[in-house]
Parts: sequence; C-alpha cells; structure tokens
Amino acid sequence: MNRTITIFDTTLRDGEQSPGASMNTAEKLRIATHLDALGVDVIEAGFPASSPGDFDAVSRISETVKHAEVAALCRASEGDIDRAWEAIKDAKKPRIHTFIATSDIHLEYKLRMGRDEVVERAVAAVSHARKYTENVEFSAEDGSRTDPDFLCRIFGAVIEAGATTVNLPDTVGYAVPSEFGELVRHVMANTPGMENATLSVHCHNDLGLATANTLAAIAAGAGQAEVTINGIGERAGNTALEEVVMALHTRPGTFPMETGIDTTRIHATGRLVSSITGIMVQPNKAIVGANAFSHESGIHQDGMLKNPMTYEIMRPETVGLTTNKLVLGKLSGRFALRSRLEEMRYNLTEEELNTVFESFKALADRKKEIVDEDLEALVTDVVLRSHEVYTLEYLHVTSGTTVYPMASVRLGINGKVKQGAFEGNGPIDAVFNTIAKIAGREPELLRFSIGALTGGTDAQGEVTVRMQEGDYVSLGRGADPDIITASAKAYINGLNRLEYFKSNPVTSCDVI
Ligand SMILES: CC(=O)SCCNC(=O)CCNC(=O)[C@H](O)C(C)(C)COP(=O)(O)OP(=O)(O)OC[C@H]1O[C@@H](n2cnc3c(N)ncnc32)[C@H](O)[C@@H]1OP(=O)(O)O
Ligand SMILES: CC(C)C(=O)C(=O)O
Ligand SMILES: [Mg+2]
Repeated sequence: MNRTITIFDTTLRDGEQSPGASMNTAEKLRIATHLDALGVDVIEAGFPASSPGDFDAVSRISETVKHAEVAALCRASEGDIDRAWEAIKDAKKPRIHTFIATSDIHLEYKLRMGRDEVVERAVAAVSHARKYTENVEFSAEDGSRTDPDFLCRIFGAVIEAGATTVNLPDTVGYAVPSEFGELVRHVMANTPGMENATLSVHCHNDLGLATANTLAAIAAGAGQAEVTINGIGERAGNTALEEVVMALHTRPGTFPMETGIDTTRIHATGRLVSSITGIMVQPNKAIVGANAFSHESGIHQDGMLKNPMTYEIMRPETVGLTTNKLVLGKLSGRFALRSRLEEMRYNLTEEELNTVFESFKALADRKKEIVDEDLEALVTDVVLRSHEVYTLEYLHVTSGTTVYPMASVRLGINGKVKQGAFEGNGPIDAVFNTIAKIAGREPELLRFSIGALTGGTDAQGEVTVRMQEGDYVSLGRGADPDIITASAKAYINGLNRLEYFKSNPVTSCDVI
C-alpha cells in the first residue's frame, strides 16, 4: 500500500517571515480557508507569542478551519506554549509546535546553553505542551547542521516526553539531497521510540535545493513535509508545496506515496497568496509560473499539437489551469461571473458579488476579454478592501517629453470630497504627491512594483506599494488597464490599510 505523506503548510508562519509578506487577520483567514479546501493536513497559522495581532489571527483561524489541524509555533518556554494553546484551543484539531535549536553553533552563540540543558528545555517544553494536547510537534532548529547522534538523543527524549511529530529542519538551506536523505535514514534507525512518532522535514531554499532535499527525505522515510505556497518564506524561501505534491503525483513509480491535496486548486491558491502578499511569482517558477505551461518554439509547438505528452509531463488542468473556458466580457451577466468565480473557489456573498460585478462591467467596457487574473485582481481590489476612508473620485495626469508631470486628483475622504493638483518627477510621483497632500498624510514609500497581470496591450497592470507611517507598515494593491490609475488605487489602498491598522492595532479581523 502507498504511504501517505502529511502536508504541513507553513505559508502563514514561515511564509509570512518573507520580507514584506506580513498579512492582516482577514488576509490570513482567507488564505487559511483556501488551504483547508486545498486539502493540506496541517495549517501552521502563526506564532501567537510574537504579537497580539498574530495571536488574534491564529485564534480566528482556529475557530474557522473545518478540516485541517491548526498548529501554532512557540519557543521552548512555558509562556510561549501557554500563549500558543490559548490561541488554538478552539480548533477542531489543535497542534502545539515547540522548537529549540540543537546545532553547536546555535547553542554556543545564540542560546548560550550546553547540550544537556537544551535536552532538558526541550523535554520540559514538550511535557508542558502535553498537559494541553496529545498533538505535540517538536522541531530541532538547525537540525541539518546538528551532530546526528545528538539529534537522535534529543528526538528520543522528546518522544518519550510525548512528542508525536519530530521535525528535522534544514533551517539555513545548507543540506544537499544525498546527505539529507542519509541523515533522515540515520535518525529513523537510531532514535529511540521513533516508531511512535512521525518524522517531518522542513527545508529552506538557500541553495535552490529545498524541494530536492524534501523529496530525498520522503524517499528515505520521512512522513511529513513542511512547505509553503509558491515557496515563500524566510530568506530564499521554503520548500514549495506545489513542487513536492506534483513531483509525487507525476512520478508515482519513484514515489509510491499519496497526499490529500486536491491538485486542481493549486493554481488558484498560488494566485491568492501572491496577490495578498504582493510577492510576484517568477514567470519560470515550476508549476505556478506564468510560463510553466507555455510553449514558445516551433519544434515544441509542433510536438505539442501532435501529442501534448511530447513536451508536457503534467496537464495544466491537473493544477487548475483551464484552457477552454467560457469567455467573459461586457455582455456577460451575473450568473456567468458567479459560476466562473465559483470555479476559481471564490464563494462570495450576494453583496460582494454585486460589488465585483459592477467593477467587472466597468473593466469589460475597456477590455475585450476578462481572464482569471483580471477576476483575481478585481476580487482582491473590491472584496479585500479592508477599510475605506479614502476613495478615488477623479484622476487626470499630464506628462510627456515637453510638459512637467502634473496630477489633478479628487478624493473622497470619509464621504466628503477634496481635490488638488501637484507636480512630481514623473506622472506616478505626481499622483502620489497629490494624493498625500490632499489627504494630509506623509507616508514613506518603501517599495513600488508593477506587473502585468495578463498578456497583450490591453493587459491589466497590477501595482503593489509598501508604505510606512510611524510604526505602521502597510501593503497597498491596485489593478487597472491604466498603470497610472492602478498606481493611484494601490496608493489609496495602502493609505486605507494604514488607517485601518492604526484604528485596529489588535483585532484587524473583518472576515471575508
Ligand atoms: C527558524 C525560525 O523560523 S524561528 C521562528 C522565527 N519567528 C520569530 O522570531 C517570530 C517573531 N519574533 C518575535 O516577535 C520576537 O523575536 C519574540 C516575541 C518571539 C521574542 O522577542 P524578545 O523576547 O524580545 O527576544 P529576542 O527576539 O530579542 O531574542 C530571542 C530570545 O529567545 C531565545 N530563544 C530563541 N529561540 C528559542 C527557543 N526556541 N526556545 C527558547 N528560547 C529561545 C534567544 O536565545 C533570545 O533569548 P535572550 O534574549 O535571553 O538571549
Ligand atoms: C521553527 C523551525 C521549524 C523553522 O522554521 C526552521 O528551522 O526553519
Ligand atoms: Mg523555517
């Protein structure tokens, strides 16, 4: 019989450790709902002791998720564990995930502890967690650079104390597949009580080997893979869920293993995570990149037309990319829109659908064909709007080689209209200056990025801005076929989010 691999998704915890990926509660909740529908076995929802906002997000996710286990990360300390349990206690299947570093370099310089003391702390942490739940995971941070015999010793001790999963992380992405597979075999064979626990792996991508290492570990006997959507995560990121799942799916002879993932939801979940975090997926990214199923050169196209299997090892439909879709355009009605959104896994309320429909019609007047990426952007733009103090009423920009860039903007501010005109170094700078002056705000722009959501000259541009005002940082996004309008929308969205975080520092939880 095939082994089943537990898919532990940490997009909302390690994924959120990607620079610039912080999410509010509503956004995390939305991703968690999609992960649950995708079929992941465990959702690591956050690190509750790290902030009241994260505690709140983990609590809300715990109350909402229907099928998956909900895990919370905590250091090997009673305070962190108590906080983690408090956040997940209402989950249908809660899991406490406690960790401590085990490599000599971390012990000496970071923790300033000896090996015996670390084993003691780990055992005490697991024993404390077991007072709350039978479902306890222990991670040996920097496990791949830890003395293998010490790893077996600490894993044996925590299993005896009640850990049901022990996780071997390649925290700094140092491992290579042959060695990592060997380490997994060593741990499986030499850890006392290993038959009573699941061995998990958690790899980082510093050398571009996270997926290869995870697969080597699975082949060597690991039963759980810790992954993130699109491979986002600390530094170079974590193992990408879609890569591991599709490798197992596409190579059943090599990997006689199964997962509970509904692969047809992979693409939509990847898009959602990218649009919420503002982290674009590189076009040549495996499985979810824009070019992953494109065939450019003549010989390949010839082969594809004769038999797709000449150049495709998986069908795009398998990961949720549909080709023969109903074309949505300005003559489409609510029914077609709703059914397409449902296919894309968006179950909107009547009110949300009406709002999206209005924006959809406005867009369809300017753009011949509305594709999935347009709809993703509309839903994010319209439905995920967290708090609307400012609205864009009117925008006019002059720019070119012979005129000074100038923007005239009319803003709605809490329902009242205010307008003004200012200059800038370029048209987008002029728009941002004008909006900031009218709003009486001075956020610092930390990042500005622009991408085309769709192909062709009528493509929608998607702009992401990251801005800071005092202690508050927000991400704003806007999509429009006109990139200057998309920029204005992104800037206003960022200001609204700043406003929202300021007035809801602890419970930013408008559920969508
Ligand atoms: C590999 C990983 O991904 S680990 C997870 C990373 N995630 C995070 O760090 C979440 C965000 N972090 C935070 O919000 C903060 O760091 C907090 C709230 C967790 C802690 O903040 P502070 O109490 O100010 O501590 P600070 O972050 O400066 O230092 C960490 C302390 O925890 C200790 N520590 C680190 N890991 C562990 C552990 N697993 N168990 C116990 N103690 C630990 C460190 O030795 C250090 O202690 P020291 O101050 O006595 O030297
Ligand atoms: C907390 C642990 C599992 C981690 O993220 C790592 O070691 O990379
Ligand atoms: Mg990690």
